[in-house]
Amino acid sequence: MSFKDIYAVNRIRMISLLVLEFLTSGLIIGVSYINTYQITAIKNRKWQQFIFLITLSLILFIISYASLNICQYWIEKQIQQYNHKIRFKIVNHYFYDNKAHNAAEVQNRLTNDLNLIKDSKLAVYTDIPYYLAQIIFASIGLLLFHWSLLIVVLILGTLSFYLPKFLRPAMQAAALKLSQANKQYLDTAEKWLDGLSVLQRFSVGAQLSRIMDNASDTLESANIARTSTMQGLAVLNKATSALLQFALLAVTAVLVTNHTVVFGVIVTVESFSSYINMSVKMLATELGQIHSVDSLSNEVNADTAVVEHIGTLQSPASLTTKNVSVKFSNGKIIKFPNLNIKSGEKVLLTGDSGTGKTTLFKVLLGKIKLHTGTINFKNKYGADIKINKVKIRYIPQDPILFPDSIENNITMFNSKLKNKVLDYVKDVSFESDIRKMPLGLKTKLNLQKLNISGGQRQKIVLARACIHDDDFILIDEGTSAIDKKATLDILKKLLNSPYTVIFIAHNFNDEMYSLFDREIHLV
Ligand SMILES: Nc1ncnc2c1ncn2[C@@H]1O[C@H](COP(=O)(O)OP(=O)(O)OP(=O)(O)O)[C@@H](O)[C@H]1O
Repeated sequence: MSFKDIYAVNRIRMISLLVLEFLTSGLIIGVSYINTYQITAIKNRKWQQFIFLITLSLILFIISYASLNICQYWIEKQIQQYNHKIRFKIVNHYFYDNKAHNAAEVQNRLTNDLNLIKDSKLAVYTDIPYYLAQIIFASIGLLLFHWSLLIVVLILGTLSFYLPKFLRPAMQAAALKLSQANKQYLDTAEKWLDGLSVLQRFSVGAQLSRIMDNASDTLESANIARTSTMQGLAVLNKATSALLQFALLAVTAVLVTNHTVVFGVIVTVESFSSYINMSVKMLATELGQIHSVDSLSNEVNADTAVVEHIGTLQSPASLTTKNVSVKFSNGKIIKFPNLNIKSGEKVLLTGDSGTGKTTLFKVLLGKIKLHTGTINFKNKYGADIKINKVKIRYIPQDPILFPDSIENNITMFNSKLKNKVLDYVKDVSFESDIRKMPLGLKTKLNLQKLNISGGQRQKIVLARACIHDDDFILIDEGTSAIDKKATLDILKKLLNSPYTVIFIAHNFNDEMYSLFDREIHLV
């Protein structure tokens, strides 16, 4: 996220923007320069010259005002187009990097972090030629009046430019802290506000307020800490600029008294000095601001990196594991028995709550790293498949659906599967439910209002898993919300297929048990 990147979005627009900023700034200084002779014309009572100069100033002022607005519009357009590309890259990166990302982390990256970088860095780049031009043109103006004025400006200007560098590390740390606090706040909000209706039902508003209050406190402190570091920088800048202004006026007073410069210079030097002052101050502050988000920009850059494509994924048919165990960050270790699941086998995985059934699925899906042991997958022809190329259909305990039609939720937007949807809807005993919906398969799911039941949700993801025709399916309590009769019908269809199936279930009756080839019981 550097100048080069934002420049590359539209080179011609960016060059025009920088040139226009530079020239506009020069124009503003030109108006001030004309002021010198306006004041002198008043003193010498040359009214015609005064009217000519004031009209000229007015026209130049209107032109500069218009071009500043054009610059503002262009930079916003450039940044928005750039952010659009960055968001696309970040989403792609998170999609392909095969790591677990929580929603708050992704939201924070896509909104707060990009806004912070926009305000502190991207929107600031084009100010640099503007302020540089003010320093250059105002310095030339001062030099045209008298060299001593320029010397005063150079000495104090250099001082006010270098002083803020001392505060740079503190500003960087404050920006990173703010991003982390934002992330934590969004995370807490997502986890607690998701269950708002439950909290309301149990009347635990005070608990919610306390938790949100704590999270908000951290965010507030991070914001205040960043603002106070910025204020420190501003105070330092103000002190140096006051010194510059005082020294300039003192020297001008001496020059006017000695008749070395015309009378009008006393007014112009004041505005030149404040232009230089403000420009040096703004340059120093903005350069500090640009660097304050360096670490954050590096993090965002890393999240935009193109993830190497791992090639075509393959569906395994059989699997063996040896001495597999996992270790959680809290030190807890779970050891699993050795597995040998044959192609087409239908296995029921049981065990008391907390024995590690879901964890075993996560291990097979590559979502949790192995602490010890090996896993070996083979395709239906008996050839090994590398672990990072394995494609397993997985139905988690909580069905994941998208705010789109039932049909698209089943086909997962693969239009080639559309004509098969009805067959699979029948297989999972979903046909009669669909018939009752006025829009049938085209019914849009409303995830907030939950316009379908828990059992219907499970039927959709079951149909999704089967229609995609993979050889290996893991189902984690995938029929827990479906009535017994429909569950039995679904199991009969599913367990009569050629797929290899591992099914976690509690409370299956004997008839259901008997449909499986065998049971693996975790202890
Ligand atoms: N990220 C984690 N950090 C620490 N412990 C964890 C983590 N994830 C799971 N565990 C622990 O691992 C154990 C196994 O959890 P798992 O969800 O696999 O159980 P399960 O057999 O599927 O239970 P259930 O039948 O209730 O769904 C539990 O004791 C759980 O607390």
